[in-house]
Amino acid sequence: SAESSETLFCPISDTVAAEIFKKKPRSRHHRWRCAEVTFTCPEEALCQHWVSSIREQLAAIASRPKHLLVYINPYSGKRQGKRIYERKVAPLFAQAGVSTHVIVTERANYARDQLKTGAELQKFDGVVCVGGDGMFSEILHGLIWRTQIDGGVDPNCPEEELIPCTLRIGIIPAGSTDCICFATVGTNDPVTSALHIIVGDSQPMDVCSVHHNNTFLQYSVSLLGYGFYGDVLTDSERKRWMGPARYDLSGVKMFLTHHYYEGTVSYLPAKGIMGTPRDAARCRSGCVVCQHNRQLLPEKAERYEVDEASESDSEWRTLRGKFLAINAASMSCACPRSPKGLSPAAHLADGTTDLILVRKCSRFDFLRHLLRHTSKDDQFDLAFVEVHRVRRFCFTPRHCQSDSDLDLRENGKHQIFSQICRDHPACGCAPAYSSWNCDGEILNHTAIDVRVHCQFIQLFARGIEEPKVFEELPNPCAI
Ligand SMILES: CCCCCCCCCCCCC/C=C/[C@@H](O)[C@H](COP(=O)(O)O)NC(=O)CCCCCCCCCCCCCCC
Ligand SMILES: Nc1ncnc2c1ncn2[C@@H]1O[C@H](COP(=O)(O)OP(=O)(O)O)[C@@H](O)[C@H]1O
Ligand SMILES: [Ca+2]
Repeated sequence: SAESSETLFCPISDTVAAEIFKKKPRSRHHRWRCAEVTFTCPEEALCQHWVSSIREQLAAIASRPKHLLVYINPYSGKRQGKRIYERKVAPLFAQAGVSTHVIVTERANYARDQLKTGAELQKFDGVVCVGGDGMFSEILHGLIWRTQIDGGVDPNCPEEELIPCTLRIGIIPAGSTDCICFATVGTNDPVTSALHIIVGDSQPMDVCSVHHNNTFLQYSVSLLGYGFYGDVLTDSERKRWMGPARYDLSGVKMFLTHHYYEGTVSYLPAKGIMGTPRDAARCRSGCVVCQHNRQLLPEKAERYEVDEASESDSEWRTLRGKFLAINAASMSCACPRSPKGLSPAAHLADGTTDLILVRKCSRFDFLRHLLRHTSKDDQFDLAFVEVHRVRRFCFTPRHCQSDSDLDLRENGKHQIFSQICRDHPACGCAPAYSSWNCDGEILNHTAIDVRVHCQFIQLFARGIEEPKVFEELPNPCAI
């Protein structure tokens, strides 16, 4: 017969798929799936015309990536990264006509080092990371470093204005927490993330730079945590063989250990912005709070620097005390363990971070605080918890007297001593220091200075979408 048909690639959401196929909508929000829609027409020539013009239209969408550099960490999470990529993601990229250069990492920091110096980045439209938050952190550091070097900026100098990265980063979740993926997409699902990459979504994101004594240490996009989350991470690194469950075991252990740490936190409140950490509203796709607060930043400072004038000494506030946890959440940090996250009202791209201080309290009260991360109750509505939306903060542990003291601690006796105390809480002497958990990496300094760089990077994501009701469904062909 002259009748002809061709299958076209069309990513759609679960709800839209349900509408097309008249299936019951699935309860798993935010997951996207591929659907095939077959059009038939009486003439083969007309069919070919349809196909070629649709392909032309798709190719003309500049935001869709055509060449991607893919890094796979084969040891992330349950060690399924390679399998997940080959089975679920690569066939979609092939179907959508996206070409890839795939690299399986051979050691820690392999991807970071290659991006810093080796990789020919100009031929790619984005970098995809298959792994967890630690793997994302490698890609982030490699790309930011490379952008500064290519632009003639010294990435080590804290006073230099950094150049924002233009290459987008895609995350295929295959790690243990995958909080950056969950908080930007709403689910940890490799197929959904692959489809967001294919359709060329963009989500700007804040990045914190962490310095110690004017020396650059690390960047962070999700959690910077001292005390509880630092100790959980340190303890869990020794249990990496357990996979993602290591965090639960170390979480229970550190909860029972109940260490508190003395120190001073100074912070620069974010003034004149829209939104507070106690808002009921959430950062969602096309967030107006992020757009508004971005526009507040002075023009001279471009996208990434805060007005130096607003950083006058009088604006800084200082708090001293004994803390179970000091957490800075630059985004909600939502993840399957806590679907609303450490700071449910934090924004992905508003140029601020939520500084959460949990002061010394009883185990029972700390458990109440932790449990509220998993329920509707407000985890900040407790007398020993405070939260501030800030642009910059510094932390100094109480016992940190000098650099030489710190170096001794980090290299020598103190570290061994504090390790013994960590391992034998029964000896009764609590360690004076915790470590910073920086997006799942342990920082090797405790006294730090943190600044937020507004909308410094772009992800292949669109933020979490509000669940759509059927009346509001868009025309599936227009997606
Ligand atoms: C009692 C239940 C309490 C649940 C509290 C859950 C709060 C979870 C907030 C998690 C924020 C995660 C922020 C992201 C961190 C990641 O960058 C980072 C690296 O991820 P990667 O391995 O994929 O590379 N991940 C982490 O640092 C893991 C943090 C996980 C913390 C789990 C804490 C579990 C606490 C359990 C306490 C149980 C007390 C029970 C007492 C009987
Ligand atoms: N080939 C490799 N071998 C060992 N470690 C690696 C390799 N590639 C990356 N890493 C490191 O593994 C660590 C954990 O990676 P990540 O993807 O975050 O997994 P997880 O979510 O399970 O922690 C990161 O610090 C990363 O630098
Ligand atoms: Ca933010």
